[in-house]
Amino acid sequence: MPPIAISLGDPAGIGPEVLAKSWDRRDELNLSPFVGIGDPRSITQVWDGPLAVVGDPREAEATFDHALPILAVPAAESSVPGCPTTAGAHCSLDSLELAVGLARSGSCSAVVTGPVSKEQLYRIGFSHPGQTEFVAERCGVSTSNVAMMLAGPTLRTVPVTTHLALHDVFERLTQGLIEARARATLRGLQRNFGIAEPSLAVAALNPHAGEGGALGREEIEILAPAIAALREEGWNVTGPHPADTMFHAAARARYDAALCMYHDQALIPLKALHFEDGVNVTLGLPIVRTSPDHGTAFDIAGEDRADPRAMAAAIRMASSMALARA
Ligand SMILES: NC(=O)C1=CN([C@@H]2O[C@H](COP(=O)(O)OP(=O)(O)OC[C@H]3O[C@@H](n4cnc5c(N)ncnc54)[C@H](O)[C@@H]3O)[C@@H](O)[C@H]2O)C=CC1
Ligand SMILES: NCC(=O)COP(=O)(O)O
Repeated sequence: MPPIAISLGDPAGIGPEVLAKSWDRRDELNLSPFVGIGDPRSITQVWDGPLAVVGDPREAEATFDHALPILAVPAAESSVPGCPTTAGAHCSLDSLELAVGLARSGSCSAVVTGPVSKEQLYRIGFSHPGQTEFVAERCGVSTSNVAMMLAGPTLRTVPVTTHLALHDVFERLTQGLIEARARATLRGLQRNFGIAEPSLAVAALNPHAGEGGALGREEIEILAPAIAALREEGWNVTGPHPADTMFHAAARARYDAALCMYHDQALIPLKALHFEDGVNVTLGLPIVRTSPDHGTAFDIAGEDRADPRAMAAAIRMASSMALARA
């Protein structure tokens, strides 16, 4: 299997450090060969291990045992850990673009994306809400037909709406979008997680699932019809469930994934339970794409405090999904 392409993310964030630490612990963490894509200087600033700049992913496998292979995407100027710049944002975007291209061409078996700063990307004109939508577009898939799943050992969640202001959620939330995300999630559970008959629990938008319409009508007018349509197609879908009682241990045992209505509804429970090893995986793509659940952590970049376990979990998940597709 070709190596996994790992874009470093923002060079001033902790992406380079968690990548290097994952390579350091590659045997202990059971990681298959990977190649970093980004500015080599962002790694040497925070790590003094052996680095091998390669010209092609094929060289990475031979190098991997004794040095961390990297395909160089130099930033216009060297970054300082913890100090994001527009040059760094351009570098993170170019690295992402190259990593996706390598996976699409088959030169790499999967993409793991390091954390980018959306704020910095938006500043340089990035018009996608996040990397999920960018990768979907590069793969020719409608952004409605992919699902951003956050996966940990005891919980998987999917937000229907992703990166947008909370006050825009109500307008964006439609029966069609809920159904599309649900289908992408259910098919992804079958294809990528080997669950033949997946069960999906749909979270309500309003407190107490709207109290029969007194606290909001979305459950009656949008969610219930979406759930009914999905059940008619034969899917095991339940809800809308009051979101506050969906995530305790006994409730989590009743479903394979929770479909949530907005970003924080999905990510708060996941990060509360599994911040250390949570993986963000995009379902519905022709390629495999995963990412650690955390962000750039500019506040600790360059301090040797970044925990590589979520990156390692993202690499392991990408590798097992790519192997299943090979
Ligand atoms: N996959 C991606 O590209 C993601 C990118 N982001 C971006 O990251 C930026 C910062 O977002 P925040 O909300 O501050 O989240 P964050 O995850 O970067 O940081 C939150 C807190 O967790 C700590 N932390 C994060 N990862 C850690 C690790 N591996 N080891 C030890 N401590 C860790 C940080 O030091 C900070 O105190 C934003 O611009 C956002 O767009 C956020 C989430 C995912
Ligand atoms: N909060 C999740 C996140 O920011 C990751 O999004 P994406 O860049 O992978 O779309």
